[in-house]
Amino acid sequence: MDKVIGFIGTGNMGAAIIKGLLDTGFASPGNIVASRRNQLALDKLKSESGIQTTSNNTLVASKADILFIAVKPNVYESIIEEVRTFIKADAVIVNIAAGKSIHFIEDTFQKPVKVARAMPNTPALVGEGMIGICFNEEMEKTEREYIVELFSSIGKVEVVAESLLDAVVGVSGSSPAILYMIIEAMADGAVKSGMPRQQAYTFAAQAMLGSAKMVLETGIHPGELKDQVCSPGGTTIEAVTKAEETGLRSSILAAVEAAVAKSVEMTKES
Ligand SMILES: NC(=O)C1=CN([C@@H]2O[C@H](COP(=O)(O)OP(=O)(O)OC[C@H]3O[C@@H](n4cnc5c(N)ncnc54)[C@H](O)[C@@H]3O)[C@@H](O)[C@H]2O)C=CC1
Ligand SMILES: O=C(O)[C@@H]1CCC=N1
Repeated sequence: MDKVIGFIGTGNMGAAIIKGLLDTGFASPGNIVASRRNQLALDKLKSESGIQTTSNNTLVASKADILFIAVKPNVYESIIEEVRTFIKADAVIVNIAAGKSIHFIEDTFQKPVKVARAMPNTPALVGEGMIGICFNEEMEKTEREYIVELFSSIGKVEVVAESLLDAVVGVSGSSPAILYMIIEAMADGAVKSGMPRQQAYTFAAQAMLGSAKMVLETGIHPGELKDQVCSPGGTTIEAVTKAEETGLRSSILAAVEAAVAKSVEMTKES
């Protein structure tokens, strides 16, 4: 029998994972049950996706073999307290929150639970997520494999030590926001040169997509790929010079570091 995948919270991230799971065929609508606070949003999700929806979190918890807790970190504790006595004995809890450790989840459930801690990102919506994941000792090998398979249907998955999850927050969890800012800025540059805005987004986003694929598929060092674009005395070296002068690399490095630092701080506070 197919596993029931439950979601408490279907906001940006929960909805992206649900859509990814359905689009890729990993799960069928009948195998997904989800709750959230906003009834109108819940009705819309049900009519668009065909999944089962309810405003009752404990109902989701009691049905789920795999239970995603996809609410903001500040409501994690109260959600766990609400559902802790309702979960199935062998349920796998999937924690996707920034700054919530496996230890925090185990402690809040007040009993042994199977925990997968994952850090996904919103490109999961289009099957291009990047997911860092780790597990607690309670998780059997086959259960770990199932969770990796589940996330693989919505992106690329790497199993990492829990100590690396703060770095994952910075490099792939939060970084799409920075990448969208870069796409916006690149498009602004093209608009300034007369290109219509929508067309500029297409050119900028496809350039980013293609460059990312070059790194992933050729295995060539990013520095060498950059050098291949720079003709001597040409246009690109002018762009590279300006980017260096205006601190592009240090700005992005600092932005990633700031997200990592916030994740560390949130983990300490929980
Ligand atoms: N947005 C992102 O790019 C990423 C978010 N995350 C993590 O995912 C989690 C969710 O983030 P978002 O989806 O961005 O937040 P969001 O605010 O878009 O969604 C939160 C969801 O929780 C629901 N909710 C709130 N209180 C509830 C309650 N008492 N009972 C049932 N549902 C309730 C809301 O109705 C909403 O559907 C966070 O813990 C965040 O750290 C992880 C990776 C990336
Ligand atoms: O901003 C946040 O806290 C979440 C975690 C990673 C991406 N969004």
